[in-house]
Amino acid sequence: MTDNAIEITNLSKTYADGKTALNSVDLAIPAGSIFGLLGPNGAGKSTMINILAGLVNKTSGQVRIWGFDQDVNPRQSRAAIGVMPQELNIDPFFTPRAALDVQAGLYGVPKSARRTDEILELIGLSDKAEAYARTLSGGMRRRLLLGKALVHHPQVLVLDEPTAGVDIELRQMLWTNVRKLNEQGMTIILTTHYLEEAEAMCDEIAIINHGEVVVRDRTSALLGRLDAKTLVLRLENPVPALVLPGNVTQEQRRDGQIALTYRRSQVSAGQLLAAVAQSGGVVTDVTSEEPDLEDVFLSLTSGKAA
Ligand SMILES: Nc1ncnc2c1ncn2[C@@H]1O[C@H](COP(=O)(O)OP(=O)(O)OP(=O)(O)O)[C@@H](O)[C@H]1O
Repeated sequence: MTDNAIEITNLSKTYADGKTALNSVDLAIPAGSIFGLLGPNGAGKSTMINILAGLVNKTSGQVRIWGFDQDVNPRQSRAAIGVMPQELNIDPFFTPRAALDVQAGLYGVPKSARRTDEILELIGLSDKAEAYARTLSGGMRRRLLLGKALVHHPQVLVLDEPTAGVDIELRQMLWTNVRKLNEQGMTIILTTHYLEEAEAMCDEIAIINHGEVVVRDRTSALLGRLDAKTLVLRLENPVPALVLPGNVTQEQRRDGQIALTYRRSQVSAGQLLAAVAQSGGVVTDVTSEEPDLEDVFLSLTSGKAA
């Protein structure tokens, strides 16, 4: 067991055309976590995943997977990681059972150590084990890709946009599987464009922009970084002019409620409610809205103030 499943040090990648996709990236991913890799299109996520998977050669830097340096122990570091890719690259003439067996063979898993039936069960394809892949639905193919990433029992599983364009049922199934694998001790790294998904699934998140890690933190701490907060009030009677402390913005919602957005560092919810009462407002209901990951993401990748 190692503390960090992945240790990336000073990692850079410049493609042959001169495009720098990663610029001196340092990133440690704790063993046992579900770790989110987020960033706008072209940020460098796929490049990083492809380097981890051994599909793209880095220009410089060091990558350790499960304690194995990619350059010193290429075989062990490759054996420690499984990648579920974005594209549905499945041989149409193989059955799911054959596809899993071939993949296990590629990784040198001896027949006695293969868990083909267990994996088929996990991905819900036991009853399709002998069907030609070309007869499988898109969702089934995607599940087969997850199965293929698991044949060599990797300690680290990378999911590259696993739920892009899939229906809710498949998404739920994928997440149930991912949680189950994580509970069994597998470290999960996932890229997603669905920030809600990252917020719900990931313990920690790194946001990449222009080939650099702009932030890396626990998901809860990232959300806590944002100072803005909103109180939504329902008042017994309309109040013509609320007198509020400076810097509080007021918005009339369509349902008659009033949203007050304030900075936690400047004013408290109690002070705000007291100011409403002093202005003659009788509050009948109050809820609060927290900033979400999308706010954090936008503030870090577009330079917009949080
Ligand atoms: N094979 C390549 N040759 C040249 N440039 C490339 C190559 N692959 C990626 N790039 C460039 O490197 C940068 C990072 O791309 P990458 O695919 O890693 O980003 P990404 O964060 O995965 O984006 P997306 O979310 O769109 O998949 C982009 O500017 C891209 O155009």
